[in-house]
Amino acid sequence: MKRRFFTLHLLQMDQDSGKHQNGWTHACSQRSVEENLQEAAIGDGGSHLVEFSDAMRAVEKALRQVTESKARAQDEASEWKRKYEMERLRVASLEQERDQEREQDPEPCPSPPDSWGHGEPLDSEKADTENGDQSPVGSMNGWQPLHNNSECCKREGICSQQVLRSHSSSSGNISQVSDVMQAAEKASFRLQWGSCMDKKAARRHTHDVVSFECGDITTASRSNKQITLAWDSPPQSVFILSKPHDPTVTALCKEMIRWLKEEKGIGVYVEPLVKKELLDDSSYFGFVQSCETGDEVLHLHCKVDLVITLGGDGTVLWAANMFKGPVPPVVSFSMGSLGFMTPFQTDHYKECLQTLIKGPVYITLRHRLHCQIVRNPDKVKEGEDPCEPEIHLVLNEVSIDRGMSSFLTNLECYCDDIFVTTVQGDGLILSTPSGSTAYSLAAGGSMVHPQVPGILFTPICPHSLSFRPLILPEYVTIRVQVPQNSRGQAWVSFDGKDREQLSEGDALVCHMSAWPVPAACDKESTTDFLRSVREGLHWNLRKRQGTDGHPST
Ligand SMILES: NC(=O)c1ccc[n+]([C@@H]2O[C@H](COP(=O)([O-])OP(=O)(O)OC[C@H]3O[C@@H](n4cnc5c(N)ncnc54)[C@H](O)[C@@H]3O)[C@@H](O)[C@H]2O)c1
Ligand SMILES: Nc1ncnc2c1ncn2[C@@H]1O[C@H](COP(=O)(O)OP(=O)(O)OP(=O)(O)O)[C@@H](O)[C@H]1O
Repeated sequence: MKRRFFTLHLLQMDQDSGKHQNGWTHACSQRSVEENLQEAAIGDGGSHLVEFSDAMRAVEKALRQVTESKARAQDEASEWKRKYEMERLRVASLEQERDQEREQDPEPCPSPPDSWGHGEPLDSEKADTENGDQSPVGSMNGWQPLHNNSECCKREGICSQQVLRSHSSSSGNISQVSDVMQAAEKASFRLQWGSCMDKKAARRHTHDVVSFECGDITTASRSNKQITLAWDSPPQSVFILSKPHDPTVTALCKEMIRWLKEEKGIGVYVEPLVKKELLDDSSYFGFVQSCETGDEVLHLHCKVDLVITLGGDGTVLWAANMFKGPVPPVVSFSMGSLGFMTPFQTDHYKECLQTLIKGPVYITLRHRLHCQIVRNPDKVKEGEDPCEPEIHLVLNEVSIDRGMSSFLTNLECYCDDIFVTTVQGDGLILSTPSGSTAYSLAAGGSMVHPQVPGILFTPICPHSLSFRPLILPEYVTIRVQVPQNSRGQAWVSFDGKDREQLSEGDALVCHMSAWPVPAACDKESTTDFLRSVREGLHWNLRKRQGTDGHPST
């Protein structure tokens, strides 16, 4: 039998425009027209010929309209495809030009300031800035990859310069010159997909997600596989975050700072209060730097190569919350009670840090949710923006609950503007896979491996027998709205902190952020996750049955 070949067009449709619904609408209209035809043929006998011919004319007109709009949709699709191809060619030729320039220029890559990504912004970036487009999804919040993945440094994977490329924002709160100076001190690294040992596998996973060869669909990678981080140049500075008011943590922090400085020659940043504590203790710590102003915190990712956390999961959340954009690799030492996200043990911290500084190391890209509160447009003053300026990037979850109110919360939920359901209960948790073992788990949600791309939709004590938790794909935008006629108010909290009230008509909008937390693994992502599940949560611990006649163990 002759094989049939086919083409699938994958188009990135604008979710807001609803263009992706065209195909469905046409299919429905065509189906209803066919059904009308059948009904007309069966229902009408010979006595209503005039009515029947009118109906046929209407049907014919509807069919024509369907055909026309189908053609329009096909045109639109080809136009998108053409634009995509043109853009791809344009980027490829730009890359080629840059490669030629690099070949002519004997400077090794990276060479500050340009190869650190702080040179002239790309044309598209200029346009974004001029248009005032600060969207982290569309324009990546002013951050753009510098190179094509496979081309950068002529190696596979993603290198840090792709992640750390900034340009002066239109709000003017980023100083381009100081960025260049700071970034020039930073160590460069690469992320590779696949095992450190298996170079072929690493290369395979950098290719397209889906390929269509001879009509056969194959997937190269369905989610992020093992990711390794390899330093191109050794790390120069670390930022140590420690759980406050804990003498054991403070003691280890001091010891670690000394070791990093004296044995490794690595610079150290701490939070202002910790610096004060250190200086109160000894003037030796005068070399330790801290980020005093909001602007310094904003630029921290440009200065530090590694983030070290000393505490429990709360300290990891605290650290993640400090980075509102790219996050440097995070190394978490367990000094808390549970330590789900803290795989490293403090008793051999020197060996751990030595291995990490040398690399390569496995990392888990822990995705974060980008959350924003949108106030009821009817209640904001004319000319004011209903979107609150503060963006929250949560590593665990955003939860909306009934606070002190004794009424059930009523929350209307939409996924990409499609109505999902109304939550009636204590509230709702929108969790990342990393947060699936925290609050969401306590509310009955499933545990999800942190590398699985998705958003967990977990109700809190729903007053319904059938409201099971959902897991939605990572690309959706979720809107949770307090209805206008809600009896009570709702409270939203971000990783268990920063509680804010939502009144009638207010909404919370979230989607996956472009800035994950790259968390260093002790062994590798899956081993670490399963160990935490077993040892941290005692998952499925049960006394084993004995064989017949023998006692159980
Ligand atoms: N009913 C609940 O289980 C419940 C209620 C409120 C908040 N929380 C969680 O607490 C988090 C805030 O943590 P905190 O340390 O600042 O507050 P906290 O000091 O109250 O600690 C909460 C506990 O949750 C654990 N935890 C945090 N993140 C986790 C994760 N990703 N996987 C497994 N366990 C995790 C911590 O180890 C800690 O034992 C929130 O993000 C939320 O997930 C849970
Ligand atoms: N650097 C910091 N500054 C201020 N608060 C912090 C800092 N690090 C952690 N915290 C807060 O301190 C609290 C306790 O921290 P953490 O969760 O790390 O310790 P723990 O409760 O002993 O451990 P676990 O979470 O494993 O039970 C958390 O609420 C966290 O937000």
